[in-house]
Amino acid sequence: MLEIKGINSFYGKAHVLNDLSFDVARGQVVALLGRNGAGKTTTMKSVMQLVVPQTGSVTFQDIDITRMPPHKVAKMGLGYVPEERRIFTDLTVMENLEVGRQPEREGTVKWSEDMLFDMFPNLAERRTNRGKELSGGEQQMLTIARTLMGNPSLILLDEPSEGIAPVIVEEMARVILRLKKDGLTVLLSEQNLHFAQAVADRVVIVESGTAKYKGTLAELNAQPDVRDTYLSV
Ligand SMILES: Nc1ncnc2c1ncn2[C@@H]1O[C@H](COP(=O)(O)OP(=O)(O)OP(=O)(O)O)[C@@H](O)[C@H]1O
Repeated sequence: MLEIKGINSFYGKAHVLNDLSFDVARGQVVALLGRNGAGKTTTMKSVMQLVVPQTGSVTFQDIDITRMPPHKVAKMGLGYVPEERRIFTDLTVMENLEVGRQPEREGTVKWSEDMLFDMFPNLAERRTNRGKELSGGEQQMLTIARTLMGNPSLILLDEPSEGIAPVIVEEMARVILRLKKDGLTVLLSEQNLHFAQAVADRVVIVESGTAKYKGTLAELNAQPDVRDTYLSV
């Protein structure tokens, strides 16, 4: 569904992604793992064309999206949830969801507020509260819910478990598994191997902007040396 082939991305002269390649198959949850600064966020931004790769290509549903403007990439069905939460703090939960609404897309789940409130019961209870009245975890959930209002077929989640309470981390894992069940494809980035183990089908370990390891979680678990080399466990 998503193919990243040999991309090289830069910030000015800093060469951050180095011939990075990996695929995400439809319906899978793929976790990008790697230490701080490995290049996970830059990979997500390069998929969305917020950082434009200088060479290499990004293909989504057999269409080359490299150098496409980011708003067009989003319209093709890629929903991006950045690490920093992006909600409108002065708008209510309902209003935040309304802002994310996009037309229905063929072959993807059409999300309604009711479906989202069923998935995020905490938000249901707080539907008339303003964004700034929510906890960090609730704001994170609202960012995801608002992205789902755009009816994406693939969702990119940058460090969804970062900075939220352990009980909300469990909730987040449940949400990701539910999205997978509903047919969404998920690419997430994580430093937390335990979280990835709870949700991912496959992992791609990124180090210095290169994919050093690709495989299933079972394969990774059978190779503790790989884990120890590239991840802080
Ligand atoms: N806007 C920027 N300008 C210059 N360098 C940047 C910029 N953003 C990131 N970098 C550098 O690019 C490298 C990769 O950063 P990136 O944020 O993609 O890593 P990451 O794996 O997502 O790590 P983190 O967990 O810290 O988000 C790092 O060395 C970082 O310092």
